[in-house]
Amino acid sequence: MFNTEFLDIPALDSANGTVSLPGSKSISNRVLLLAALSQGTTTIHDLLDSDDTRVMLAGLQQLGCRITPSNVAPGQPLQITGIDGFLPNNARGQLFLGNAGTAMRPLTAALAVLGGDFEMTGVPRMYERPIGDLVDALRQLGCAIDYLKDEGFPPLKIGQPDFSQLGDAPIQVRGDVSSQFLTSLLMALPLLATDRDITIEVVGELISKPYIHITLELLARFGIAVKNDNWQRFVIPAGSRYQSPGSIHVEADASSASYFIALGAITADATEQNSIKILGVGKDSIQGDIRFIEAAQAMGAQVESGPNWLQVSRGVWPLKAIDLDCNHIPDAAMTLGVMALYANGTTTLRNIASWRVKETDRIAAMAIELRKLGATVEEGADYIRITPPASKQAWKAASIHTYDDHRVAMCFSLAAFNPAKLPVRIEDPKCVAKTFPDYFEALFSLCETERERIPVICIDGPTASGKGTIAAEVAKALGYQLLDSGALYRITGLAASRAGLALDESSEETIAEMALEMPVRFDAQQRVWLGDEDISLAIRSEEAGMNASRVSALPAVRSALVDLQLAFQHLPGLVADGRDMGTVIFPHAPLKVYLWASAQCRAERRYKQLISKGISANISTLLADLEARDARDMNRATAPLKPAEDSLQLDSSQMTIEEVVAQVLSWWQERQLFGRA
Ligand SMILES: O=C(O)C1=C[C@@H](OP(=O)(O)O)[C@@H](O)[C@H](O)C1
Ligand SMILES: C=C(OP(=O)(O)O)C(=O)O
Repeated sequence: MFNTEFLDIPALDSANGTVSLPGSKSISNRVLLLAALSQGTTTIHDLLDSDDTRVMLAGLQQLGCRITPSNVAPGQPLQITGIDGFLPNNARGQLFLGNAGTAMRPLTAALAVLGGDFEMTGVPRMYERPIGDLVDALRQLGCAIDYLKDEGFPPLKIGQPDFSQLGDAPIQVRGDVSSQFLTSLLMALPLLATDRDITIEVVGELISKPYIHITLELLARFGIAVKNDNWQRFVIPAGSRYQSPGSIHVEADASSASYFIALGAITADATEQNSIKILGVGKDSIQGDIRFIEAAQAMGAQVESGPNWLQVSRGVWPLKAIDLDCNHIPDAAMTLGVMALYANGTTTLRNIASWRVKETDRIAAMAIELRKLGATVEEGADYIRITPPASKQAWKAASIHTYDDHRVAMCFSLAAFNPAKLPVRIEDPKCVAKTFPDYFEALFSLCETERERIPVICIDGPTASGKGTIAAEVAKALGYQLLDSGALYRITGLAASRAGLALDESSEETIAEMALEMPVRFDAQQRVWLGDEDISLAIRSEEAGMNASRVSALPAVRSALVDLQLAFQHLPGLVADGRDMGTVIFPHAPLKVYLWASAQCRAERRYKQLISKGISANISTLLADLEARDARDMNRATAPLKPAEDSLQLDSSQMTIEEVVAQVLSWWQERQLFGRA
């Protein structure tokens, strides 16, 4: 996940490849709750691991459900033993449900029916998302629910219900603000339908209907056969009792698929090399958002589908503008808003009033952010109309505010395909954690752009200038890759000697080939990884130093390491630390910093560092060593240490690490186009 203040996405050219999507949020949270209410143990495969499912899991644990492992582990199923319709005696407390509508609403209904003593809390935005229609319906039954803050909104207090007045009259619920209220009743009321039918009646219009279909499908899997009378009346039969299906599999998220379907539709001309295969969800999905495919096809996408897969490529270009009622695909429809930027006219998305009460006011947010990119946007109470920038020149480099809304962050990343080849800044990219924590990693793994557009920040300087620390901090702040070029010979020496190769001419070609393939990674803690192994210490040994100098004498290895260094330049950008990054390896880097400090100051820093590690040291020896090393580095024949002509020099002698990092980041910001007229 990109845990940075913002993420700058360079202009992208094309996309190709296969993506396996994480599990559906709507299915995951329903299955979790249903398994928790059931008799028996349910093994859940491919459960989504995201903010929304974590709050649900934590809530269920608080209620006393046995869950193993206690958190979702990649590739491992999760097991829940249900409470079989009864809360343990001591179940009470405060449940924090973040901004997860699929946790807040269904858990409120289930706990209000089960009875207890609970406070349902969440993030501030949750306290602006309506729940009044659900509370009204539950109160008809005899549930005890109080508002702790504003009438009609969480936080809520749930107490002991009184079902003594419960008759046969249908429970009425409004469905025009959120379908989640009806879903919540459908999942909670089987608990009451032990000896009588329970009927739920929808008053007025029902929005987001396909989500009710998901609910009914999953209820059936857990043994509850609800009678659906034209989406207006739902009868839960007497004798209902939740029964675990034993094992259940969560489909990939069809709303998350929308970004990759759109990606397939807008990437360069359809060829073998330009198409996106999406794994985990296919046309026969139970999720309503799968019908996003039809909207994408109407705009021009070519879509093929099989069991649990989709393959998408560009069909018509520019895309065709559409005028569509999006009530059935409220979440995925936001993606159409960004696809509209690539259409040949004005696109209108209608019947989306519910956008205003989701993670943010999504109609307002989309309008503001699309305008920043140069589009003309008209918004109404329940629609949005988008006309793309009039020409290539009319596109603007925008910093997209994301309003803590995962979908704003995800759909606007697709604006990086703009014809003006401008980068896009996504503010607060970690908000995608609500449903798709690794969204940007997945996106970058498929996308390509010209090498020159992937920014490189070079930080060169003499030994002990602090460039390793600064480079790591700058990379962390920007979410960029990190290259510690100085370590590469040591890593090569280590890998070659481990492979049993002679470190001389006889193995030169083999070592060179191996060097190019080494799975090396440098992390923000300045650790060095070879595959899954932390080799930070191993490469600092005396022997590793000697091996490094032996492999560095082999010309084929030197040249392979140049290629390896260049290969570190991938999306979204790179911070490269070394001695010849700006002068030799990345001569076209848009920012080159030459970081130095007086020899005296560097000797003192190193002295303090060694002493703090309990290693004895002598300042004057350290100083003499540093000066000798400087002289060698500056006078060597190949790639001597010197500031690149176009570098900015920074004397850090009197500066703290934070000040140096801030200076480099501020130089970087000055070079960006975002928000400029
Ligand atoms: O039931 C569900 O899983 C959902 C229903 C929809 O909400 P509304 O019914 O409020 O439109 C959707 O937007 C939300 O992301 C998930
Ligand atoms: C509206 C959404 O979420 P929630 O489940 O919180 O309603 C969404 O994921 O787009």
